[in-house]
Amino acid sequence: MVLCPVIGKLLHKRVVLASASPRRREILSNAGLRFEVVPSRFKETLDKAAFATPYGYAMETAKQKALEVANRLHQKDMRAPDVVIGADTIVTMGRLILEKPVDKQDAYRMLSQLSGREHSVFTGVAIVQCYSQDNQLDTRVSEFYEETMVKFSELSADLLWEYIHSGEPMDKAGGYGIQALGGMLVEAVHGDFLNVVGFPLNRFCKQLMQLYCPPRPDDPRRAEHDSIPAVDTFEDLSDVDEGGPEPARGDAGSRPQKAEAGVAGAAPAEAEGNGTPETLPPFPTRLLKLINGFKTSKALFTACKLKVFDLLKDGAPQKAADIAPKVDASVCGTERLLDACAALGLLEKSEQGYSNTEAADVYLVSDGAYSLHGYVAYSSEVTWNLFTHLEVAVRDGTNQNVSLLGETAGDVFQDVLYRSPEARLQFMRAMHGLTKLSARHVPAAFDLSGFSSACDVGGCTGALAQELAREYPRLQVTVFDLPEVIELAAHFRPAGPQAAQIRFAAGDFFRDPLPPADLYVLCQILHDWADEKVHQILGSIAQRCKPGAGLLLVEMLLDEEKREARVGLMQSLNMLVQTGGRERSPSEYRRLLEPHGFRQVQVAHLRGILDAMLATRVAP
Ligand SMILES: Cc1cn([C@H]2C[C@H](O)[C@@H](COP(=O)(O)OP(=O)(O)OP(=O)(O)O)O2)c(=O)[nH]c1=O
Repeated sequence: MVLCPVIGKLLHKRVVLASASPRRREILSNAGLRFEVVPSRFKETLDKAAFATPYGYAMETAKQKALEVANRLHQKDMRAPDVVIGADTIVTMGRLILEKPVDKQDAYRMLSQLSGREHSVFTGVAIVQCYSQDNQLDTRVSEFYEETMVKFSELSADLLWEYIHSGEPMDKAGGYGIQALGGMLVEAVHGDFLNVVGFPLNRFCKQLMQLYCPPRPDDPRRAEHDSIPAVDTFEDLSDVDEGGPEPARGDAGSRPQKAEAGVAGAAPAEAEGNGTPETLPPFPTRLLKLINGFKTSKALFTACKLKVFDLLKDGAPQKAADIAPKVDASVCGTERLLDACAALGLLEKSEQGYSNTEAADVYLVSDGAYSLHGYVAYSSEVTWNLFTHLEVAVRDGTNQNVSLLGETAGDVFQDVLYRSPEARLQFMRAMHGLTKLSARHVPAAFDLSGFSSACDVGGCTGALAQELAREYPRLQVTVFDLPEVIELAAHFRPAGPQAAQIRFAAGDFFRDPLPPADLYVLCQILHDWADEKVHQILGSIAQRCKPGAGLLLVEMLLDEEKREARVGLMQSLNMLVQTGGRERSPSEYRRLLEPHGFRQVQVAHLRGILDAMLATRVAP
């Protein structure tokens, strides 16, 4: 008997598990799947640094494991199996990716790094559908990943060695098995437990449903579930918060699958019951979601603009008729907006009325410590407008500030973003909220304790400087930015103990000498500019640097093939339309850094939306 109906659909197919993992075999056979096991011979030696995200690495390894088996079986029998499943599990902490330990010392090193801390376990899964024709193998790959957060207790060296001597760690990613003795090391698990053990069964079944049982247009169940296309809820966004899973920024799991999006290569869907193939394109749920995404954004922007979330903060639920006059809006319009916000997970709706979700209380009220209200306002009033001119930007390859100004901007910052104190403050609020949230993992991405002074070039409100000062109490940080920015930065200055470590200095990094420091920081600066200006900025930093000085770049890093980093790729379009700059991959940054003597580049893929690179200035 199988609980998941889609598993039944596979019963008459030849399914191969391309894995030697006894845990994966057990999980899948417990689920009622019938399959053969053919361990993959693919060597897990892909260059991790070439991947923008750890899960990108895990998915690619899973795919290569499965393809190796599909090709081998096809060559052997001239007939490939119908489906090959590959998986790869990794443990990550900050920029570290931990696989299976090579020996006991290695296991000890891994486990002591995990002790007392939270880490992520990613399993990448590839489902390879095989089609043989004229002795040629054709494959369609569907990939996804799942993340589970695991927190270890503080573990003594004695305990770790006792555990290692049990032999359990050696064939397991991160050097532990949560399902056996290793369970004793674990304080908390957030997410799918089986994902840690090596196979995310729940997500796998959902993926199979999409591949083998897409809802048919005349399916009555569709009216119930799909009449409103699925949309990202705000709960997904709030996962950026500590403790939640990483936001799906490069979610190849949600990369449109050929078969699902119904855009190209739609696979024949199988009719219920008689097993006869029927040529029906799958229902394009994700495509509809993309088409309608702008409505979601604008509903959120409007609710923020009307200060709905401020009104509902910490209060009792209110009905639409009570809210409407307070936000100066019609009752019928307000009711629809509130219902839409509830469906998006921004509000709770009950008999008593509407109230804020926890995420709305934290991020959408205008005065919270982690408020994104300024970022929402900027997105609604500036970015939204610019994106309506995306087509021209793409055709011409230029920013579209002319649409805001009525004339071409000479300098995007001076002429557009800082054109008035109000515009400047709006931009600074947006950047402050976003940087405060996303830069929190940056200071610990590398060991910066050897530096005593830092200069955050274009450091704006000092949001990253605050994080650096918090992590390194001996570090003195200078925030260097234009005089008109420094003037307004007082609105955002820290009051806490770090305040004494931070000073603000006014100047233009294109014209004025930079303050001295042994670590220079560029947080979301280089992405504003085309290569020529980037060389100018790096050149003036290099001039100030002695050999051994550091350069910390904080940016959204794209994957080298520019296929996976969905948020970064969207942001790169944003840079085109707003400034004419671009997002880049680690090797593109390396190529820009090297001529200025910045070498020994380390890359850290971080949780949240920003990543980091640390380079060292070498002697010319
Ligand atoms: C973290 C963790 C991992 N693991 C296992 C799952 C995987 O089998 C292994 C990670 O190594 P993988 O390389 O993903 O898999 P594998 O070498 O076992 O099998 P194959 O490459 O042939 O598919 O670690 C546990 O069993 N328990 C745990 O708690």
